[in-house]
Amino acid sequence: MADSAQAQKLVYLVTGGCGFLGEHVVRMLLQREPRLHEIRVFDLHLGPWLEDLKTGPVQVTAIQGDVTQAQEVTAAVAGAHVVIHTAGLVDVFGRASPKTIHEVNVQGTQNVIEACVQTGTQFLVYTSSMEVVGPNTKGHPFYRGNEDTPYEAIHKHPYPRSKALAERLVLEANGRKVRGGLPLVTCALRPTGIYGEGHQIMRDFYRQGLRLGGRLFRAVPASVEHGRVYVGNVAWMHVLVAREMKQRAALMGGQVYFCYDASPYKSYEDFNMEFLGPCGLRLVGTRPLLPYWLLVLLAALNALLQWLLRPLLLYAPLLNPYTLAVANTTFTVSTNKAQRHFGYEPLFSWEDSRTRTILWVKATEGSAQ
Ligand SMILES: NC(=O)C1=CN([C@@H]2O[C@H](COP(=O)(O)OP(=O)(O)OC[C@H]3O[C@@H](n4cnc5c(N)ncnc54)[C@H](O)[C@@H]3O)[C@@H](O)[C@H]2O)C=CC1
Ligand SMILES: CC(C)CCC[C@@H](C)[C@H]1CC[C@H]2[C@@H]3[C@H](O)CC4=CC(=O)CC[C@]4(C)[C@H]3CC[C@]12C
Repeated sequence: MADSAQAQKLVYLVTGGCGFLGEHVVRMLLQREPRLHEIRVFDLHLGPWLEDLKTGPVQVTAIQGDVTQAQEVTAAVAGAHVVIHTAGLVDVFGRASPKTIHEVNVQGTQNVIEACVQTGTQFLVYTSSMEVVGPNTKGHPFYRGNEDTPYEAIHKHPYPRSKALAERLVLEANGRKVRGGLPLVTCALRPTGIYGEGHQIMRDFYRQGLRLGGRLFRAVPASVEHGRVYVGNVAWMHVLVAREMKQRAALMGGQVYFCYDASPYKSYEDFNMEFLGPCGLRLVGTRPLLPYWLLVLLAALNALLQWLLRPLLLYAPLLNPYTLAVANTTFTVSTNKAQRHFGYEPLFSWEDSRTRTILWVKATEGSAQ
């Protein structure tokens, strides 16, 4: 859709642009994409912070909309050069029904693809997830794997299943002719567990630690490594892919890339302590305080309670059989595919990522010190 005269004045659409990752993508585009003319921020719930962005040189268009509504998506996509599709229902706790997760994550993605085809938008970047690969519920470790590492992916849970289906739709759409006859170019980015400013689960752990008198109790063995990546670097990868995929369509089209940076390999809890420790919390125990069989039992009990209470109230604790399995299975990536294909280098060092996250945690509400 963009001819060479227009190429210097780009219109981007970010779906889910008011979410944790989406907000970082929007801000990163404004800082690091000099050819940006307009950025459309499409979300079910618009954030008030968007107003502050409207005073700058780039036109910021806020669109309150729902990806499950095809007409709303098509109207938002029309005239955009690039779509960065981060919108999704991130739920591994049973808050939403499997049907709703499917509608938002799979049908919503199909709507985005069809909108690109109908309106002539040629470039689509999809935020997938490491969960498309694993960890699987059999507990098989994925140790420093890359995009080509064989692994038995099992998608029984609605969230990873929906992400896997959506990713497949995006990759299969690569090469489809969009309005005007040009081929659609698609890529999928697979972040591991994202952390950084705005990370709701980190905030929840912090608050829980404060309630427990500045302590958290170890539940996962320190030897289980869990892949994590800083939100600023994930956002930067999205911006770079979107920028480079036009020049390198033959190489990048239809490809998947894990999101990675220099964040250390640690267990989920030990990694969180990199931020929560300096905010005054302490992780009690060098080994899990409760035996694994008891955690399995508690997780199953939580699942049963969720099912029994569903007609009355929503009971959705962090611990359930799925989250226990994910947290207890090593899943780490080690790859340089993004560097080889489009020159990605993390924008934020581990020290920067850590400092920024600590400052954010401290600012969320007074530190425990
Ligand atoms: N948080 C994480 O650790 C990881 C997240 N991801 C993926 O990254 C993407 C963003 O995730 P987060 O920022 O963490 O989640 P988030 O929940 O903070 O952001 C998702 C955004 O999508 C919007 N949204 C949800 N349903 C919508 C609908 N029907 N129509 C329009 N907008 C809708 C929400 O309002 C929200 O602003 C998701 O696709 C998720 O699957 C992938 C790997 C790890
Ligand atoms: C008390 C329990 C034993 C520990 C609970 C921790 C869990 C809540 C989290 C452990 C691993 C997280 C997931 C992982 O980082 C991969 C993810 C990728 C996504 O695409 C979405 C989020 C998540 C599923 C993430 C969710 C929280 C954990 C299960």
